[in-house]
Amino acid sequence: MALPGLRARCRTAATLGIQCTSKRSCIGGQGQGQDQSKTRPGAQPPPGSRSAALYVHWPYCEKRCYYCNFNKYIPRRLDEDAMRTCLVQEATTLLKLSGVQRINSVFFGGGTPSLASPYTVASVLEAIAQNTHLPAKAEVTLEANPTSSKASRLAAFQVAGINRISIGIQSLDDTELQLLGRTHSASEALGTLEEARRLYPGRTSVDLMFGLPGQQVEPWLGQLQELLSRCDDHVSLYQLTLERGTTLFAQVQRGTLPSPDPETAAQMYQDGREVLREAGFRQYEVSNFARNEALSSHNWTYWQGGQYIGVGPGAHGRFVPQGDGGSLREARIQTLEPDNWMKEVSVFGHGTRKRVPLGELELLEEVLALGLRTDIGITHQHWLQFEPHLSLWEVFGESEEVRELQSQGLLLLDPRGLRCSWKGLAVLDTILLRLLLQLQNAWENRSPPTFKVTKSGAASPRGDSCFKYDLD
Ligand SMILES: C[S@@+](CC[C@H](N)C(=O)[O-])C[C@H]1O[C@@H](n2cnc3c(N)ncnc32)[C@H](O)[C@@H]1O
Ligand SMILES: C[S@@+](CC[C@H](N)C(=O)[O-])C[C@H]1O[C@@H](n2cnc3c(N)ncnc32)[C@H](O)[C@@H]1O
Ligand code: SF4
Repeated sequence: MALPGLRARCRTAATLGIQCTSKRSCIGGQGQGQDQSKTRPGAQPPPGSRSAALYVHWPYCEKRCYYCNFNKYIPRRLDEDAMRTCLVQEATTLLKLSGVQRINSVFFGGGTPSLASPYTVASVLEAIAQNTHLPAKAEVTLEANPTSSKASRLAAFQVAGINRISIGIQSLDDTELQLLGRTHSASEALGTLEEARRLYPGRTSVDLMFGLPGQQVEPWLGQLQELLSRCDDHVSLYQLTLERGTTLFAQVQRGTLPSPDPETAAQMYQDGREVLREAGFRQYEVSNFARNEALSSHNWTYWQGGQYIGVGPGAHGRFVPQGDGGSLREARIQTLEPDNWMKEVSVFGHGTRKRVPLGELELLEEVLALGLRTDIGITHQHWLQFEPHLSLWEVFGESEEVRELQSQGLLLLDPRGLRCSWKGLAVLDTILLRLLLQLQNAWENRSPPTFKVTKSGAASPRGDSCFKYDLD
């Protein structure tokens, strides 16, 4: 599936419509059969179930960071009232269309959603609660940039209904922050982190980047150690992807900055995950680490192939439009540009630009590619919810490839299910490529072939975000 205006370098990730990279990703959570009311991630419902997660995209930023090509705009004049009205309207329309009866988590991402007013956040949450069941304990995350999240605002967001904060720290080195084009210093970032922890104890996450041009392993590990002495229970490590069309990309192309060294980045990742493990963090996903069970249930829904509704410019969704009589899950993307999106929402009640019904094989590819990003992988029970007629054993049990990966200590297929080992998680790209081909073969060879084989091909989970948009 190719989405308009969005060139994803990772086909499976493009199909998924979510950021999918081996050393950088956005999603998380775990735990078969746990109590959802505690908002801890639990077993996921089948493809067309009556519950979903909901993502809200706030498309504006103060300034363009030099590395970023997510869907974001620097507004000359921002009409927040109009934006709020449209977000509320689109959330209402899509919730009705989806027919979901319960929203288990909400995520305000961007862009810089901490630039939105708490009133806007509260209005969207109210619209969700009016149209479906939003449990009081549902995880409700807001991404916050250090400069736009003063203590008073963080408190106001809490009153508005936010109960989890994800802070884009990116680096604790001021020179690196300048290189990235960030508007904050390391000490401002730590100040925001301190405030966030005070207000959202156990529910504050930080993003730290690695693999920057010229960055060395030891100083970066020093940053990570410092962050660990200050942070809460959730850390995301994102390897820099040089995105075409960004300032950083141009600087590296021109030779004014050195190209990031992949070996150095790989070493940082290995050492970083070791340091986090020693500090009591569980690596529950390729890029995500949590202790005290502070896994992100919203992102876990993505990785478990759950339904999600995307609201706002450029938001991605995956749900069955049951309200329309639909029975197939659709990959959806909303119109990217905020003014155009607002016009469409005003006329049609939503700004859905692209709808692609997902075939059975495509859905299974997603379940495989996303599930393997997590430490628990894909349980047999989970797989059967999506494909009752072709078990994991049938797909992978006789595979030479799988046997080889198992003997290399990279993969496990056992009575629990299919998952990467600790060692394997670091090389998911290569593993996944082989497993996807295996799945496609097994699918083609099952009988009778009453389905259309979808586009096939190599898929790599690494390095790219499919929530990102090429600028050129
Ligand atoms: C990179 S992740 C960071 C998550 C963070 N580390 C955490 O634990 O909460 C979040 C970003 O992914 C993108 N994103 C997530 N879900 C999305 C969706 N459904 N549609 C479009 N973009 C999405 C947004 O750009 C958002 O800012
Ligand atoms: C899209 S941003 C939105 C959140 C917020 N505006 C911020 O800047 O922190 C979410 C996360 O994506 C990560 N990210 C964005 N562009 C990236 C890139 N080119 N390579 C690696 N990570 C990236 C950053 O770590 C950032 O915290
Ligand atoms: S990294 Fe965050 S603040 Fe920077 S441009 Fe991207 S979305 Fe905006």
